[in-house]
Amino acid sequence: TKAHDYTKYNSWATINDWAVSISSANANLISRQVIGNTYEGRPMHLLTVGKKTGSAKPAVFMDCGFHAREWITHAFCQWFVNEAVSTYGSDPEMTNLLDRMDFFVLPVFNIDGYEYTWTKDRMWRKTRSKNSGSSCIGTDPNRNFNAGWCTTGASSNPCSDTYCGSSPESEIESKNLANFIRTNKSIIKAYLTVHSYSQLLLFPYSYKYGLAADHSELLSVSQGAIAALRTLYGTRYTSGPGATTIYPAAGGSDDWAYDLGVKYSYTFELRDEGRYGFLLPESQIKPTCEETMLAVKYIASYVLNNL
Ligand SMILES: NCCCCC[C@@H](C[SeH])C(=O)O
Ligand SMILES: [Zn+2]
Ligand SMILES: [Zn+2]
Repeated sequence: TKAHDYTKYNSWATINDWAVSISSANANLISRQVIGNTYEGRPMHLLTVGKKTGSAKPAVFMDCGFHAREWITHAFCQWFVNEAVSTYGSDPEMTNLLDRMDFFVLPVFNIDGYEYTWTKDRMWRKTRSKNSGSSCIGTDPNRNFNAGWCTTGASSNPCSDTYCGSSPESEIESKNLANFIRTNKSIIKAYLTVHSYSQLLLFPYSYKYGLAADHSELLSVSQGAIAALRTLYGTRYTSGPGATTIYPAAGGSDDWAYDLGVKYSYTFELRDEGRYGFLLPESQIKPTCEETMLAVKYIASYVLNNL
């Protein structure tokens, strides 16, 4: 497999090897577990990043690669893990975060779809599961969670790119993630799901126009996060509830996590605003990841200070 490079888009085989090597090279800060397999049988590796204290710490759960074509997101999760272990001990904020919290990082949620974008169709979005009664493949995993499931901004047509699936958590990938979060919900204080593109920081709800109970707090934290992001290169983000800030969309993992009780639940839409879209050039991986680090650290620090 090709050598891993944080400033390039890496294939799943390379990411998989990277996960093994970075966790064994930083055994004091990273542990690795499989939370289940994908439809095509690939193991979903979850990295737990944080100082090992032997006791459960409050945690942030972050996933990347929900949608296969959103390659900058896979790159960000890899960047985050490396930045965390590389700046532990030197960056006071990151050191504090890793001493007192854990980050559950799922670098690639939709592995089957990601592989498919490398081999067959760069613009693929969905999972790669077979839909009974249809020749069309895949479900949109971000319409597949039990949160207003399939009521708005989703399609019940298996051939649609926003197909909600045959039922909530019909996708094994969704089931694996939901099971992990349900099992660990007492320690998971924040859920971050990283998508692209549009430069947005979204929070519940997307399945209805009604404001979340924690709307004002979620809004103010998001405003602080995008202000922090903007300090590096001036990149402008917009934040707000999904339904009014992007579009109504039911079945999202963020809405589901929020209704489960994970208060700080956010969806990132990374660079850009459409010039390159999903085909963001590799030259933008570093700046995109560096600025996004600031937003993620802002949110995590806020959560830690408001436990
Ligand atoms: N839970 C819905 C959050 C808003 C929509 C996010 C975008 C990411 Se590509 C989508 O899933 O269409
Ligand atoms: Zn997406
Ligand atoms: Zn998107």
